[in-house]
Amino acid sequence: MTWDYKYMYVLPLASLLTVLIAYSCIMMVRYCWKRAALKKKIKTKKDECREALERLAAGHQETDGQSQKSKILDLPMEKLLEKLISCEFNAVDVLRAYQQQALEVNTELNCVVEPIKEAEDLANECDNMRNRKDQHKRPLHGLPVSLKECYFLKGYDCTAGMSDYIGKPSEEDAVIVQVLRKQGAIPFVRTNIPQTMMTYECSNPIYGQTLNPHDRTRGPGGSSGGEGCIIGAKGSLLGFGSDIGGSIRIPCHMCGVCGLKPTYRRLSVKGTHELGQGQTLINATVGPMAQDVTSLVIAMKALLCDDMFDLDPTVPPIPFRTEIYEKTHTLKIGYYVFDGYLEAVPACKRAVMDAKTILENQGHKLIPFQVPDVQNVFTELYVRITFGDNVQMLLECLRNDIIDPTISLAVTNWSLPKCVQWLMSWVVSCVYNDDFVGKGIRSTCKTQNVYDWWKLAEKLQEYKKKFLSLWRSLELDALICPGFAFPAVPNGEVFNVLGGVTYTTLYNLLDYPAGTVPVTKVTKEDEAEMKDYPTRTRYERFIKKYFSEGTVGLPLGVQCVGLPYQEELVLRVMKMVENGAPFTVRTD
Ligand SMILES: CCCCCCCCCCCCCCCCCCCCCC(=O)NCCO
Repeated sequence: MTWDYKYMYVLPLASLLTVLIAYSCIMMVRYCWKRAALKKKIKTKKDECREALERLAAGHQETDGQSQKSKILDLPMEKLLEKLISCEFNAVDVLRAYQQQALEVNTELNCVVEPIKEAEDLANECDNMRNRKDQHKRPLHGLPVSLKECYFLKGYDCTAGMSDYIGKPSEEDAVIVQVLRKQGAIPFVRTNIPQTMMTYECSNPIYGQTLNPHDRTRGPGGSSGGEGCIIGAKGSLLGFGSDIGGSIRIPCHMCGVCGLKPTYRRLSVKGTHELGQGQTLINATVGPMAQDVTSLVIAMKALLCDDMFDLDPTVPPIPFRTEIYEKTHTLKIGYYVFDGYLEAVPACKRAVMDAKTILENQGHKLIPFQVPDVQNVFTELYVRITFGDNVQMLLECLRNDIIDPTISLAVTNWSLPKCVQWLMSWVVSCVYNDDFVGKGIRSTCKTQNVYDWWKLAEKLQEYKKKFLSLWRSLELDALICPGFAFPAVPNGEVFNVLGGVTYTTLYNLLDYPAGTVPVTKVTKEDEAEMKDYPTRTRYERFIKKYFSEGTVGLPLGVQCVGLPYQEELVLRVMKMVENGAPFTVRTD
């Protein structure tokens, strides 16, 4: 037999092919195995949370029949606190009433992630204090409060909707939680968030999707969507969220509740889960959310205390300045209904005009205000800074995760090579007839080095200066503007209307305190006016589609804004708007 030279390559080629096939098979098996393990991990976590909720519900069936429940639930927070402090109500009864209510609303709305099991012990401790009468020194004595899942709580996982953080319980409570407890509050439930918390659709693969309490086909907003939902559904009187782009204010606007995003560091941010804490030009803040403005004031007064200043010395020791909140002098307030990028829908514009009338009727002077350069500021500063690591950190956290459909398009885009993203961005700009997403994509791949970063920091300072001198030249005390560009968005559709965020991100970028207060609801007339809403860009077309019908009755808020560290003044303006507003959650 003779060797045929034409076969001399066959053996090595066959071997190479076999190795490649074997390698692919191993990788495939590894991937499937990892995926199955991940699904199991998520399922186990889900089951644990569900079982904890079921145990709580079962416990309530055994101890049911408390007569005071409706009396408790009918009281606004201020009145309930009076009764708790005077011992007319037991902390345990109040806790049980709110646990039951939270469980009840949760069955339909999926706003609660898990109950906090230490709540019962804390309530008992409160009731045992009775004889010592110490409760008078504790402004939140016996008050159940809800917490966004991103707050560290000793012994509990803090995932921000990402499975990588399952099974890594926090070692310590967030400073806010420690102070709340010292002031007598009882954290009783943890609430839902979007995966990564960098969007306002409240959905993630671990805890699922939260619905809007006013319309189950729509979302509550986010990222503090679970908080907005539970407070809007009256399952909690006071809760705490976080905000780097609108995450407190958007759900407040969409769920008809009040919330305050303070100046960065007015409240301690120590002990909250944030992506990219090394990014220090635009910072996430934490803040209270509640059914009325008075509750926000009570919460701020309670938190701005020596305990907070001791536990976190980076918080400026400025207690709540009641004198500013209670002042009655006439204010000069700027207003706008359009920020210069995306037209707010007629209902949201009317909400601002209603608030303007309310304030004018109370003797204040309202003057028009024009936001300088908003779209450029959003793409060239906000996106470039908050995604300044070219989205690396976010992708790293999601590397081994199941991606929620609400953010999958963005994540897929960000996972592509930068040059492809760059090309895509131009295509997207043309297809959308809008530079928002295109420029947004380019902005997430632009920052290359420290020089770029310093330039960005400089530009941010320049914009802050420009905005402040405009404010000063008009001699403004405060500003009012749309709570958002539109009301609650149909489930699963937030990505199509992402552009609305310029209304809220501006005040994170400027680091001005801003609060949202409900003013009115969408009317038939507002909806009819949608016929004239522009349809030039893709966002505008989606907005017209989502808000031309099925929106009547949805809540609408306005944002009230002040200069840095003027939270008390912002709350005063919010309170004045609330006083004159035809719609508040409680009286509705
Ligand atoms: C074919 C389409 C490809 C799509 C590619 C998507 C790229 C996305 C463009 C970039 C835009 C960036 C948008 C940023 C939106 C910010 C939203 C802020 C929501 C609230 C966040 C918040 O406050 N979180 C609280 C954290 O504590």
